[in-house]
Amino acid sequence: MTATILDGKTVSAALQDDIASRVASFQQETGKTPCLAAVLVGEDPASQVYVRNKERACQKVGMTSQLFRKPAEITQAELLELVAQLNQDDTVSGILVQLPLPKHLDASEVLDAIDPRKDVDCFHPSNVGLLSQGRPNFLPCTPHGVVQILKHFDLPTAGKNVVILGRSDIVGKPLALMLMQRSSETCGADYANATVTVAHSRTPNLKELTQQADILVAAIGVPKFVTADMVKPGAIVVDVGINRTDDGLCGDVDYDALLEVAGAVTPVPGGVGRLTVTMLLENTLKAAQIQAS
Ligand SMILES: Nc1nc(=O)c2c([nH]1)NC[C@@H]1CN(c3ccc(C(=O)N[C@@H](CCC(=O)O)C(=O)O)cc3)C=[N+]21
Repeated sequence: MTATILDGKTVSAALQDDIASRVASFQQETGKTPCLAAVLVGEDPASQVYVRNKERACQKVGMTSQLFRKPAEITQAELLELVAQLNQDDTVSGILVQLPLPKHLDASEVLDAIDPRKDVDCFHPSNVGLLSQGRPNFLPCTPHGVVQILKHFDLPTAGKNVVILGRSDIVGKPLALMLMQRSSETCGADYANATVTVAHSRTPNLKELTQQADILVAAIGVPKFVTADMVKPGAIVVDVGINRTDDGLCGDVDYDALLEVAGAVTPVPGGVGRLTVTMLLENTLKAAQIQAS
C-alpha cells in the first residue's frame, strides 16, 4: 500500500482564500482591519521562523500584524504591562505570546492576563473551559488545523478509534476534547463522536494501543517516534511534531516507512504546521468580529 499524502499546503491555501474574502467583507462592513499582535521574547530560532510565517500569512489574507520583539531579560512585570497595553488597544484584535518563554518568566500568569476576547491561541482558562463544555469561543489553532486536514480529505472521526500521543495543553488535551465531543457545536458531528485515547510517557504497552487506532495523532516532540510496526495497516496518521535534527526538519513519525503501511499520512513540513498558522488567522478574524459586535 502507498499512503495518501495529506498535503497541508492545499488545504491551507483553500482556507486562506476563504478567510481573505471574509476579511474583505468585514472591512466593508466595519471600516476596520483585523490585526494580530505577536509578542516574541528572546531569540529562539524556531520561534523566529514561526512568527515570520504568521506575519506573512496575515499579509496574505489582508490583515495587519504587529510584532513586539522583547529581549530575553524582560521582567515579568514588563511583559504583563505590555499585555495590558495590548488588551486596551482597540486596533489590536488578537494577541499571541509566542511560547516557549524564557525560564525566569511565569508563562501561565502572562497567558491568563490576555483578554479572553483577544485570546486567539485559545489558551485562557475561560476559553479552555468553554471548549471543554462544547460551546467554544475560539478553537485552538493546531487541533483545529488537524480537523481541517481531516475534513478536506473527507476523513470523518465519528465512530473511529482515535489515539493521541501526547497530553499537552496546546495539542493533545484540547484535540481530545474536540474529537470526543457529542454534537455539532464544535466542528460538526462528523468531526466529533470519536472514541479517544490519550497516551503519554507513562502509558504501558503503547504499541498494542496504537495498533488499535483508526486515526493516530503524534504530538510528543520525539523525532520519528512512531514506527511502521506501531501502525494498523490503512490507518490515518497525523504528525503534529516538528523537530529540528542534524538531517533537517522531521516529524514525530517515521514518514518514509509509514508510507508503506498507513492509509494516509501528513508530511512535515507542509502538513499540520501550515494549518496552525491558518487557523490563527481564522481566530484573529473571529476576534475582530466579536469586538465589533
Ligand atoms: N503562543 C503560541 N502559539 C502557537 O501556536 C505556537 C507557539 N506559541 N509556539 C510554538 C508552536 C509551534 N507553532 C508552529 C507555527 C508554525 C509552523 C509552520 O509554519 N510550519 C511550517 C514550516 C515549518 C518550518 O519551516 O519550520 C510547516 O510545517 O510546513 C509550525 C509550528 C506554533 N506554536
